[in-house]
Amino acid sequence: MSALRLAVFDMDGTLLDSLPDLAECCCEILAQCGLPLLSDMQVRSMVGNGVQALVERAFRASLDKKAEESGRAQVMPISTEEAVSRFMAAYTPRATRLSRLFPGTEDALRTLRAQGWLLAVCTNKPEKAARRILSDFRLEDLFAAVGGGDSFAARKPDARHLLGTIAQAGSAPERSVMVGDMPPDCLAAQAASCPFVFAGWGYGAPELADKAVVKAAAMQDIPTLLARIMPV
Ligand SMILES: O=C(O)COP(=O)(O)O
Ligand SMILES: [Mg+2]
Repeated sequence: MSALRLAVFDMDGTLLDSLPDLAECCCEILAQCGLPLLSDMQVRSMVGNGVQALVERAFRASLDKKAEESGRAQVMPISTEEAVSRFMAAYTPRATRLSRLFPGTEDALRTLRAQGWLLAVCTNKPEKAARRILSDFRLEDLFAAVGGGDSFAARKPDARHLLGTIAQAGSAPERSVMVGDMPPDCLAAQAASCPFVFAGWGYGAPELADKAVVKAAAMQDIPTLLARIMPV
């Protein structure tokens, strides 16, 4: 018998509109260092490659802003390691304070389960933070696997992250579909030979739709689209 169909979801920008909490925590760390703050819109395109990339991009943008204002070159005031650790200390306990599931998410997930799909999360966010978020929204029981950015030897765009998540969920790549909003999601799906569905409501550039088997306009459309891509 072939494996059950598996719908794998990215988290930030796909299941969860996490930008307000991510941006607030970035600003908190920048403020501690006396650096200019960034708007949610500036932080938006920095999300998707994991915490370290987010923190590095936020500091780079803020340091550039200060250099422009002061006319003097600026250097990183703390180590990247320290910045990441401060970010996680601020973010983990309050990751769902302002963040919300995108409209229709819970219904779409329950519909997929009722139609026999297994569900998994494959996020570059640390696994502990991802699990805490799912539990805060009472969604954890719906997922057969949660693959975080620190769960495997590599993370998206590396296929091993997605393949490890699929194996943990008890499915197979040829029975799996990846839904995500950013290039690392698309690249991991391609490398794992899984169809990629572009979450058009997320933080990614619209052109990413060209690399997807389909662009979904809203979470409500996901059950129908996935059934079309992978009939029973
Ligand atoms: O970049 C992150 O930390 C998480 O992003 P993702 O959930 O979109 O993979
Ligand atoms: Mg994302």
